[in-house]
Amino acid sequence: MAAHKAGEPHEVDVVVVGMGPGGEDAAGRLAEAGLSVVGVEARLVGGECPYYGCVPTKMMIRASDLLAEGRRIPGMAGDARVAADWSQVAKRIREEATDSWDDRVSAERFEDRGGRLVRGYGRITAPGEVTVGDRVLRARRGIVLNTGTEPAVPPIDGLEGTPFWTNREAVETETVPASLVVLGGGAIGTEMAQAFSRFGSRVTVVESRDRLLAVEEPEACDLLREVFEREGITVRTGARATAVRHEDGAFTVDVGGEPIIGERLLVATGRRTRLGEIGVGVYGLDGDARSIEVDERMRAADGLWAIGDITGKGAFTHVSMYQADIAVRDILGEGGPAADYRAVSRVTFTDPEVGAVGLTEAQAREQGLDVRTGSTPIPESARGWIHKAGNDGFIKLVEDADRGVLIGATSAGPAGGEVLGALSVAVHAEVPTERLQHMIYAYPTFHRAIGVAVKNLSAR
Ligand SMILES: Cc1cc2nc3c(=O)[nH]c(=O)nc-3n(C[C@H](O)[C@H](O)[C@H](O)COP(=O)(O)OP(=O)(O)OC[C@H]3O[C@@H](n4cnc5c(N)ncnc54)[C@H](O)[C@@H]3O)c2cc1C
Ligand SMILES: NC(=O)c1ccc[n+]([C@@H]2O[C@H](COP(=O)([O-])OP(=O)(O)OC[C@H]3O[C@@H](n4cnc5c(N)ncnc54)[C@H](O)[C@@H]3O)[C@@H](O)[C@H]2O)c1
Repeated sequence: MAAHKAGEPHEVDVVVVGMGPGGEDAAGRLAEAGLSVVGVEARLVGGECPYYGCVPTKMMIRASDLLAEGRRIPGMAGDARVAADWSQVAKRIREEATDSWDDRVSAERFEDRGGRLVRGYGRITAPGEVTVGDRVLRARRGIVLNTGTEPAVPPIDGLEGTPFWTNREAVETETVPASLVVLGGGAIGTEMAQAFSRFGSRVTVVESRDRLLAVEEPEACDLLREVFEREGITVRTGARATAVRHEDGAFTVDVGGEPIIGERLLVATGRRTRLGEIGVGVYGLDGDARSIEVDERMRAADGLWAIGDITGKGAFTHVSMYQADIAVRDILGEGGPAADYRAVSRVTFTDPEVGAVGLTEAQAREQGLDVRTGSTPIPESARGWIHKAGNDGFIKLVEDADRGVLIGATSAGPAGGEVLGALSVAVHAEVPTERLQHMIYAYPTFHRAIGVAVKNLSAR
């Protein structure tokens, strides 16, 4: 690509603003297809997932699950003395996952695919125009936005200016705090709470809604609470923090007039976008909105595509990648299937893992559907009974009774996220429940419980 002078517009086919998982993939594929592509990235090529999200947190969870399994040995397989050492986790995150938060390898990989990386914060300054510092980029075919989210920090009295953690500092920590207050019992809060607790931290989770993981089936939320409390994690639901103080190396969080003290405070209360700052108003879009509305081809406006967390269709890496594929096909005029969100699957990697796909029972009923549900506890399955220690879980199915197909399912348990695979296929492909009932499920697997849940389908 020819060099150009600062300030002078530089014309290319596509400018991708934000190189999260979807943006990186889309930019690379468009470049490989022969288009001239500039990727603009303010922080790290690859986005939140590899550096502060999915990958390092799953390394934390893998380690904390190993500890939990070790502690399950007595009574099942002999004796075990488990001594946790966080330094091994921190080292693995630093060296194997994040290269000490250095994205050179990803940046080079993108340039090897034919793209050009411009580092800096991109803003849309006119239709088809992105400005990064003093560089002006013009996109002939259009702009792809993949600017993702950042931690949202609630306006709690005294919180600002204290050294609280978000997911980013928690992932970077070299030590485990003696005690940890986790604000927010969603996906980040629950995964991190259990991981740090299993490494010896005294953890309290403060969640303003009535349940942990409140977007999922209530049975999953209740199960997680039960397991957390059994493991010694304090769970405060329906609880709001009204003030925070940081004194003498400790946080005091006022919750309903009661002080909760922690060496560290993790704020995991959701995410925010910065659509106004990015300049979506240039296209007549609402800069104050939480997400950008896109059609089934990821088009937000003429010549503007949006993918990933900013579309509000599920803040998951697999959604970002799925949407990237659709946007790339649209830009290249390749056709193919449009976006379909009936079977968005998600897994919270707590132990038990909580996997879910499609609608919850409540969501299905809100849509006025004639619903049948069926469930079965994992400990009552042959495999669950054999597994014994750590066998908490259940399968719950949500059927559209009129059509006789599953429209939602939850799989909580050991390997709950893997068992979800079969349920995702059933929801995605609309496999009739009649056929699921007469399927041969291998004995004794965890997924065999799906067959029992199907047989238990009944209207309530
Ligand atoms: C702790 C944690 C754990 C998670 N675990 C999982 C998991 O297990 N599985 C899963 O599927 N998902 C998980 N997620 C969610 C997942 O990380 C995101 O959904 C995923 O990263 C996709 O986001 P995205 O494509 O929208 O972009 P992001 O990953 O958010 O990346 C956006 C990029 O855009 C850049 N950017 C923003 N604005 C600009 C601008 N104006 N100019 C230039 N660059 C800009 C940012 O620097 C960033 O690099 C987790 C998230 C967190 C925080
Ligand atoms: N395994 C995974 O796939 C995974 C893991 C982590 C994160 N993620 C993604 O990242 C997103 C963000 O995660 P998150 O946990 O920050 O958000 P979240 O929306 O999942 O959960 C935030 C929780 O904080 C609560 N909350 C909000 N304000 C509060 C306050 N002032 N006090 C107490 N509680 C408060 C909310 O009620 C909610 O339950 C997730 O929604 C998910 O899409 C995915």
